[in-house]
Amino acid sequence: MIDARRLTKRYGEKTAVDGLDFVVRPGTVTGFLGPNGAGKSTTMRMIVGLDAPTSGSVTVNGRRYAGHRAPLQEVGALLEAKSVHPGRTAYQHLRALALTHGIPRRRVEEVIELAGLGSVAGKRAGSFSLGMGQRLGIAAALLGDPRTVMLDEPVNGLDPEGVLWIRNLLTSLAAEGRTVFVSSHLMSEVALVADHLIVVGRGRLLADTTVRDLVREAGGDTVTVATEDPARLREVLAGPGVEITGRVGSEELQVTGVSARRIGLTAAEHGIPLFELTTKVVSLESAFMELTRDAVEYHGTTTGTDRTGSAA
Ligand SMILES: Nc1ncnc2c1ncn2[C@@H]1O[C@H](COP(=O)(O)OP(=O)(O)OP(=O)(O)O)[C@@H](O)[C@H]1O
Repeated sequence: MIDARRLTKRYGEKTAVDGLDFVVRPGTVTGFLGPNGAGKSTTMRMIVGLDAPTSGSVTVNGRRYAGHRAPLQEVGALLEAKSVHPGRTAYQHLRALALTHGIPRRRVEEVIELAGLGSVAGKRAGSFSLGMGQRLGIAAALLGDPRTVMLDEPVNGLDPEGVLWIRNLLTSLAAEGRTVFVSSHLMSEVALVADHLIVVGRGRLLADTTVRDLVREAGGDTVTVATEDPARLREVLAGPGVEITGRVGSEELQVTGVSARRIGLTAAEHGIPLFELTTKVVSLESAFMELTRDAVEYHGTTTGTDRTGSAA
């Protein structure tokens, strides 16, 4: 479990992390989301003691990282720009790490297999592609068989097979009861693997929620239904949590709060003919963009203007 309390980091005038309070629980994958510069990497560096908080605190399983006797067995982390000696082979790199932490050779071989590095373990890390480098970083993170696994943008540079591998890996680590904390600036990536989300922008907490709740808050899935008798269909579908809109004189209605299946069944029960029944799944990406809109540090110039009408 990771527990951040009023966690704050300032670099001179710049507040990179601004009073973050959150808990990352075991047995589930927690996504750490935020636009570029939101403070994700700084937070993760503080979790593993690579940066000291200006104020506030963060603990892993009840202690500061440095307070653990065998930190590598407690938290395995893949942080951006992890340095690997380019002249060492993948095996030598992992073996050296293992030796300094009292981890047996057998475990080195296990993580090499786990990370799919078997065929390149004898190659110099300097010749590795970005994707291979990521796999090596993940192998190193898992070396100590840690209870908490923390990965900063792990799918960076991975091909589709690698992305799938990461997804399965994270899910199975969580299923084993570990705490899994994974950052990304892409909602679409995180939504596929995370159950829980911590969203930050400009160093502040914007949301601490589940993927399911975020979808619901974003308005849930909308069903478009066309019928011969929209007035009657409105009547029979009405109920708590149900929202129905439609233009006067149009056969088409937009319904939220009821599934397409339920709409079809209810219409059939009342003998109301339907011409169309389509679910439009809410885009998590747009829910995320809406949430972080005011917190984006670097707007692209090609996106034109934002909603307030000022130049982006
Ligand atoms: N060592 C540093 N000195 C000064 N400013 C820093 C330092 N490290 C980070 N920052 C600033 O703090 C803010 C947060 O940076 P951070 O790298 O933590 O964000 P991030 O969410 O990980 O972004 P990204 O997705 O781009 O990696 C940024 O504005 C960054 O420029």
